[in-house]
Amino acid sequence: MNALRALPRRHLAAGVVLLALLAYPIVNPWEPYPQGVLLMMFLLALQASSWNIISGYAGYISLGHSMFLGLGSYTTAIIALHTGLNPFWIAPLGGVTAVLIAMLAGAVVLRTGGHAFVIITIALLLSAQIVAVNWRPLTKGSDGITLELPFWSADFQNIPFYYAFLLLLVLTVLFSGWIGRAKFGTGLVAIREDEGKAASIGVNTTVFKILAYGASSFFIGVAGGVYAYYQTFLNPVGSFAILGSVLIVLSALVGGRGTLYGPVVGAFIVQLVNEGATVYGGSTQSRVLILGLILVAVVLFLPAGLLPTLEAAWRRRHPRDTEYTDQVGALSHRPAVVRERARSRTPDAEPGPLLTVRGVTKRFGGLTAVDGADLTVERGSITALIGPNGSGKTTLFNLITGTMPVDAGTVTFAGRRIDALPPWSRAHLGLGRTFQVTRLFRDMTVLQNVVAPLPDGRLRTMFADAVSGAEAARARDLLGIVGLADFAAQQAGALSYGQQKLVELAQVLMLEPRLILLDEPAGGVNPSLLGRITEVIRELNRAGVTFLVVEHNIPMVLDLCDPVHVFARGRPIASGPPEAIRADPVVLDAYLGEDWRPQDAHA
Ligand SMILES: Nc1ncnc2c1ncn2[C@@H]1O[C@H](COP(=O)(O)OP(=O)(O)OP(=O)(O)O)[C@@H](O)[C@H]1O
Repeated sequence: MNALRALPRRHLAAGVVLLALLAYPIVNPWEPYPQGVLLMMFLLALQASSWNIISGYAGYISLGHSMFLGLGSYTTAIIALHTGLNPFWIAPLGGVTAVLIAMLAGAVVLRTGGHAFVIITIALLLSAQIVAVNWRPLTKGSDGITLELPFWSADFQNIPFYYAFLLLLVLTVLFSGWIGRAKFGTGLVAIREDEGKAASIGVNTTVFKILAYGASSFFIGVAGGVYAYYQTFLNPVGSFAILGSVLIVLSALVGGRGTLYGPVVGAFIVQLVNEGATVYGGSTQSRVLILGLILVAVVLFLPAGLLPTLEAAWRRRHPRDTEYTDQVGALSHRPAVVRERARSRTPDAEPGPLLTVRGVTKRFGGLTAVDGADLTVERGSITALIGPNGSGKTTLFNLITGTMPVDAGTVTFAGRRIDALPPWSRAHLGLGRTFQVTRLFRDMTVLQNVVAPLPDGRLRTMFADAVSGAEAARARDLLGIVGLADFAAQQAGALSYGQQKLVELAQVLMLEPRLILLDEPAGGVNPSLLGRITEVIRELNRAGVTFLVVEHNIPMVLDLCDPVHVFARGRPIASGPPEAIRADPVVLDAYLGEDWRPQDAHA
């Protein structure tokens, strides 16, 4: 009973609906029509829920997803035809085919994004239709394939199909829920919100997207096999129709894409309307018109979809209490945690500097932003990089972390050349960064933001639980370090700018970094939070983390950092300890100005 009470309300509601649906054919076995309608609702719902993995979680909108239903149907029908086996038992092979095609095609088409990806998915659907028409020896072309009638007694009507589709729907929702709870799911949402940032926190965006595309096709493929048997006939035009894909997308939009139950609720509504329009609307045109009107209404009045809108209304009526950050002493009670976190990576045993940049150049058209720059960061240091606006500091950060490729030069980290590695591999080696303008995933909670980074590329890490268990406990610890533990459940976008900077620091710490690149950590932060940030940096540094800091707050730099490198026009003009830098006439002329000139020099 207690376990039931602890279950979130939406899962309880889903359980009750499931029980009712399980009981329906038993309670009312002699009504084939409503059973048929429900069965088609399950089929659409499982397709929308699968679609949600690539298009809701990861944000890559596919408008050709019904292709996987067709692929599953054809695989099953062809094997059944050649082997004489019952299509019911072959259906899982439809899922396997769908996954194989999705992952092969995905390796190519997921290199695009946005509108290009949408159009390519439609092209894939139409290509599949053309192949089915022309590969006659296998598919019988436009004549189509006829399958044997169901093997059970006609008395059972469509009840076995009803339960088969309901089972597949339940499995799809469980699978999608599992993905949403794992770090894999958090990574997909990170990709949706900011793909570049996701890569910088160790999310292998290529692998994540291909796996998500494959995962979004499996249950549709299996359902395709069952559907072929249900229809007992399939042809290319029916199996690869664009309308099927439109219904999937519409379902997710109506219910709320990116949520667990939204696509299912949306599919139930859309399929009911679709059925009603078919029965009462008369022609296909009126059906399309009604569906089009729903789409317009959703875009205008429920842009987030039904469930997120209801949830937001509920939240407005039942707001969560949040304590405000204590502005002092965040570290006093948790220094041990900071040290433990930072030490979890093997201490740097290799000799030599931690980071070496040699002759690195980056051009943007005619502008040379970084011009053959050299830079060394020693292990255990808090090194500063200062210089006038536009001198190339952020660009150098981008080149070190792999956000953009170098035009020339080398970058070596912990004894290893890294300038050809993708950003996530550099993050896995222990290179973390924060951004000048914070780039948190605004629609995620603070906790999800901190749990999102992947310190390595192992499957075990990828599929670890993100919302509870060890990873979430670590994330909460790190939030405690920066004094924001009470904000774990808040939307990240609702935090103040300074708080977002602290969350971004906690997020980077999740990578267990050896070197953290901080891009203007003091920018836009109030003095008391600034004190905390400085304290956190010092404490982490004592625990063995090296820092490279870009900052315009000179008192902070001179107090915190040693050595200091000064950049101008894309290359260093001076390097040394803070006392030497503030007395260097070249630096005073190029950057610091008269206010910093020592008194005796004035005299
Ligand atoms: N993606 C880009 N495309 C074109 N030009 C760019 C790009 N990124 C940076 N630049 C240009 O390169 C130069 C160096 O910019 P960068 O942001 O690296 O300077 P910065 O030293 O970090 O400046 P600030 O202190 O103001 O942040 C600037 O002239 C900038 O306009």
